[in-house]
Amino acid sequence: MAISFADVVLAGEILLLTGAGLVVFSILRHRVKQLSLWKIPGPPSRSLWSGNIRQIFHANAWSYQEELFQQYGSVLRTTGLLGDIRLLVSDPVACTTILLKEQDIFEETPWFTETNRHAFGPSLLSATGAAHRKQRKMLNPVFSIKHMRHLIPLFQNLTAELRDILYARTEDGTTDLNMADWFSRLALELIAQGGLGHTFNTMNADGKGGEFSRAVKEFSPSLSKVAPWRPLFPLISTIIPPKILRFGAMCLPWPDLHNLIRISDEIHANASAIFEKKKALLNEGDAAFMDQIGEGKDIITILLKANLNASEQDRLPDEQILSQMSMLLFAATDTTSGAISRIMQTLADRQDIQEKLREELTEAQDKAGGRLGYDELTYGLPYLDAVCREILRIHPPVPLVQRMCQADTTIPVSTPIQTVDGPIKSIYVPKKTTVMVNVRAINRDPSIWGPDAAELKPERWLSPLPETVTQARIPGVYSNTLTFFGGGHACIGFKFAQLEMKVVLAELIPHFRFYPDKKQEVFWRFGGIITPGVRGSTVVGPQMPLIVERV
Ligand code: HEM
Repeated sequence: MAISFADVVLAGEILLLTGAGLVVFSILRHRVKQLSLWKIPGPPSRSLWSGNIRQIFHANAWSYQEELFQQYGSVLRTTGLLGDIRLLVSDPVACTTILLKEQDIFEETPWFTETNRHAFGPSLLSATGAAHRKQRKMLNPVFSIKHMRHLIPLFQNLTAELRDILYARTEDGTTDLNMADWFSRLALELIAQGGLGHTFNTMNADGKGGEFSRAVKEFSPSLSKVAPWRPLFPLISTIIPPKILRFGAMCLPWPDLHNLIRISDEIHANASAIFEKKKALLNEGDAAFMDQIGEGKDIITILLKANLNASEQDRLPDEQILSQMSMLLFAATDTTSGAISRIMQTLADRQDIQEKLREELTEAQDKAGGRLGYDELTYGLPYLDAVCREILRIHPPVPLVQRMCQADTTIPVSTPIQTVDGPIKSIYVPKKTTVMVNVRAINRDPSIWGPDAAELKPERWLSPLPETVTQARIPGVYSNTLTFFGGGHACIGFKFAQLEMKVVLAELIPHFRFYPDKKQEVFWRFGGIITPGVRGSTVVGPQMPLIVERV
């Protein structure tokens, strides 16, 4: 019997309807499983389609988030797409379960890992479970103090380039500069040289540094344009093969997506070229690296060498090492440049802190007869350390981290939650529930840090921390905060970032005074990684106007 066109259409319609029916069924089943979460207090949903998502992730979400914490406490219910319930959590006991005790259950969300896999390849940002642990096993030692020490002269030389630029610009007295742009160029060059042994030449006057650096700089702004659609990506990418998916994406009338694909291709092509060159140098032996940037002490060269000597079982395939290169450029740039910009803004607003820091740094440099080494920067400058810790506590560059529950489980909490059925000490969390860890809220919780939790007080780090802080046992890798997160996915580059910040402050603060530019209002855009901007400005990219004056 011949099959007519009408039969094919009918079969297609049946298939589509069945697919849609399955999706509706699985959504309804999930909503039923989440019913018990409704009793946890939380804000009413603002939209049937997007719940509270727009308010929570709004560029100006700061006060909304603070209100939520004031009104509902450290564990609350919020609504996501189509009535999906999501928990917003900053309770330390709950966070310990999510980050440490049940970290295999509370994994990165599929939209985060899938979009990162398509953007960078199979790197740390797309791996979960055993595959992720295997990558961390090879990468953790590369980020150890032993290797970070060697990066200090490189960090100092690059910051000295910025210092020379600032000297030239302040020849006639003070100058008004967008320092966020300079810190972003510096952070990019630091990870390019320290991470990849490559230069983008971003510290030259025009800062353009070629196609590769332009692509890296454009990546985050382009990603943010398609960000609202990221949660839908895993639904499509698991059923459509990558090549067809890419072809389909290029056929869509969606210039932002085309741009993102073009940028990620550009980054991949350039990273591949650097990778091949490194492998060729490795075959020639250690001496071949001596005339290379970083002399073979950069992260990827160390990783390649360690990988060569690793056991068969631990060795990572080339594709995974290559994808770490693109991923590192992304993970290390906006986070660190944002942190440095925030520190400088705070110092500009608080001249008393800036002056005290200058005194400590100048005295230490006079004593050392010049530049400071790793031990002095890390252990010998208590006020510098306190300033960095305090600003990173109050203003974490990554204010909220999301996880998705991979199996039904329960989360205990430190303070009982008052529900309509009475107080509860643990929450049943069904599989596929998104949990948002509120880093900023736990870092500023007055029940942990005291009534002055939201105030900037570097001095709090100069004497033993109160018992409320130590007993809270916050599961973070850095100074009782979640700024660099905790558990298996904690920031691998946190020592790298700390050193960067300290070197930049040590090299700039003794030579320049920074003041706020009162003519322009700086605001911070809430997001995956927060960025500074100027109110009313149309400039794309980070902005932090500061007045700079020679000391
Ligand atoms: C102030 C600067 C930085 C902050 C605040 C920061 C913060 C974070 C946070 C909160 C995470 C956890 C994200 C998640 O689990 O979803 C993370 C992960 C990560 N960070 Fe950072 N980061 C900074 C700098 C850096 C630098 C300089 C590097 C590299 C040199 C880096 C590399 C990474 C990588 C590779 C991961 C993923 C780790 C994994 O999943 O195993 N970060 N970072």
